[in-house]
Amino acid sequence: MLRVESISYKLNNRPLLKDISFSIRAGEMVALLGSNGAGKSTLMKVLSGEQKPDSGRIILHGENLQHYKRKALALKRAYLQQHNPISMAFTVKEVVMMGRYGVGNPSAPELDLVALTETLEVCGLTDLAERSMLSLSGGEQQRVHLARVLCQLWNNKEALLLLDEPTNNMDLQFQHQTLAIAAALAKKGYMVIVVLHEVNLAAQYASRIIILKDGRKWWDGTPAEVLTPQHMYTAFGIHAQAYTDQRSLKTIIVPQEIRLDAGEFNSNLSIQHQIPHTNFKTSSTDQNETINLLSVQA
Ligand SMILES: Nc1ncnc2c1ncn2[C@@H]1O[C@H](COP(=O)(O)OP(=O)(O)OP(=O)(O)O)[C@@H](O)[C@H]1O
Repeated sequence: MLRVESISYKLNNRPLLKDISFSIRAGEMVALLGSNGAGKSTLMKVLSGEQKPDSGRIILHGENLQHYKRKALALKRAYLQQHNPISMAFTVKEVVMMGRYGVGNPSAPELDLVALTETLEVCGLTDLAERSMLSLSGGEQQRVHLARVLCQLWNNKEALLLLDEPTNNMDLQFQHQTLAIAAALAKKGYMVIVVLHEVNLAAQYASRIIILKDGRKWWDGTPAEVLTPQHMYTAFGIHAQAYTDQRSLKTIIVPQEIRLDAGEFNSNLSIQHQIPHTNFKTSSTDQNETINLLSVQA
């Protein structure tokens, strides 16, 4: 169980997290939503122990996070950060194996190999195992980092898995696969907190949604309770409709299209549309035609 008790955190005297409390039980997958700058990554850093809260406590399995020894914490909590740059030519399997550093049992290295093989397979990376990280696409690299944190917590049920925007750069199939993996781990007993921007992915896979706004927790409940048109407007400033999918009974949010009035733009907004040279004779105005974007859009 994870208990977050009245966490507040300031940076350079600016409050980034304000009095946040919630609990998560084994088997729950919680999606953390909120607008850019709402404090989601900051909360993840505090939950991971990377940042120390100014006040409040985080209790993981009955013990204050700050009292954990490094190895004990690594066995109970893994954190996929939002940005994971790698500039050296490590292979995929080397990066995934990094997840085992500090948690493996030196007298049973074969278990690390089992963890590696299984996580590569779960994340669809077996065929890429020998490839250099530098040769992978952004989405493939993101999958490798996901595999690294899964490898760290491999077979460690009830551990806390913190995923900050794990679907970044991924195509539609892998976005769903990643969240399906996270949901399956939750079903096995892991506690999962995942930062997402796509509210419909959150509705499909999370059992619970927390929305942050200005560093505060505003709503916490099931997707149907939290994803309402009013909340979408307050949290994101968008007008939206909420539906229930009749087959899955999941909530679906359909944002209203934002239509910008062309008249609001500066009328100088135009593009130089270069017509390719041909062997045909063209007039000078044809070759360098100015198309006003606004007249095209209006
Ligand atoms: N190192 C820092 N120095 C100054 N301000 C920071 C720093 N880190 C975060 N902030 C500020 O704290 C606020 C919360 O940032 P945070 O990264 O937690 O937001 P977020 O909800 O994760 O946003 P996003 O959806 O854009 O990733 C933002 O206003 C951000 O500019």
